[in-house]
Amino acid sequence: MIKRIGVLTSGGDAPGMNAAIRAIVLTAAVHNIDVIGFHHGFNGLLEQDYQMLLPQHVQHIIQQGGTLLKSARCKALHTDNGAQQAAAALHSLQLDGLIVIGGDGSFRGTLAIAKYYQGQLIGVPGTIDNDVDGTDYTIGFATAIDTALNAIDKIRDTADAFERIFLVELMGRHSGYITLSAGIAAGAEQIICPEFGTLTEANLQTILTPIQHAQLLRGKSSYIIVVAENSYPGGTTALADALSKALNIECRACILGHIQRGGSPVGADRILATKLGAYAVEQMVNGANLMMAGEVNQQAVLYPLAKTGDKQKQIDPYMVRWQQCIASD
Ligand SMILES: Nc1ncnc2c1ncn2[C@@H]1O[C@H](COP(=O)(O)OP(=O)(O)O)[C@@H](O)[C@H]1O
Ligand SMILES: O=P(O)(O)OC[C@H]1O[C@](O)(COP(=O)(O)O)[C@@H](O)[C@@H]1O
Repeated sequence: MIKRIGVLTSGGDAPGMNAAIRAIVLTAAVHNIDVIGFHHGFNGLLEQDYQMLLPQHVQHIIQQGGTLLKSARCKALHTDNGAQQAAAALHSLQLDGLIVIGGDGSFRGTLAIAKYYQGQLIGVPGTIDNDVDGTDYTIGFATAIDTALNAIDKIRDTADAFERIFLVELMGRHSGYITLSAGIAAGAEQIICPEFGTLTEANLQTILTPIQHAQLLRGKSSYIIVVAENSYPGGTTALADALSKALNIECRACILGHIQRGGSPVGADRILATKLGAYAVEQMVNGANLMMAGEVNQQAVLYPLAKTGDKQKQIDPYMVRWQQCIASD
């Protein structure tokens, strides 16, 4: 019988985390479950920094970006001592379970706590990177794509006006999901992401050839290359400099950065967050433990937390082929 649970948001914040918190609190209320919200990710758990979350606290937050509980990374949890301390806090607050909204890193942290905690642990996937196995989409990804698109469309206007080459850097530490999706939707001429192989000065020609080909075909015109972060030694500005030198044309870099994490969640993220937040509570009531509440083919599903970071999720190979064979001309 579950009477009291905790919730926290951890890792990179993502639009829709508030919608997930709201769904968790509202669903828990129906089951007469009290909810405690920990502040600043796992840090709030270690420091016992928390607040009671009642339905009135989550009113009108569905449309808000960020997270009302704040998010953070927590170094201490990487130690065994930190995991023990987190489990002890959950026991001392008499929590029957904890719901962690975050990415695969946060789920690894959750599993570390599981070694010392007797209650139930459930994950809800929230990260703009969409790099979590076991769910088609993570909360925040759809909004991040729209935010990136909005910016790239504006860059296209100025790139067209000056007939310039622009490199737009998008987020995604280990995954090209944001870059491939936003690049396709923006009609970018080239897309560079980790899944396409390592790019260095030595194989720069792979980028130069399609640019030179396009120049022959269309003459001087705007050309947008969407680049995932960490794709080139020295970063996207260094890549723009290298291209400028090789082509003898000024290439401009635009680093979109954290703007991709902010803003009001789009409808798809609000719906996904509401569904997964509610499902997480219901499945916890049904006895689920060490599982992530994900969505596959529009169906809410449980997936083992231990497998969420296996990096089996591939970016769409069909769109990769299409981009590489057709769109770059
Ligand atoms: N291997 C691990 N062991 C214990 N805790 C971890 C581990 N990996 C990540 N965490 C915890 O989860 C937090 C968030 O992880 P991170 O990878 O930064 O973000 P995300 O959850 O979005 O992938 C980390 O700051 C840390 O507290
Ligand atoms: O905000 P920080 O600490 O600079 O982290 C930036 C990273 O966080 C993200 O925005 C989200 O990553 P996580 O969800 O895995 O934390 C990445 O795309 C980016 O590389």
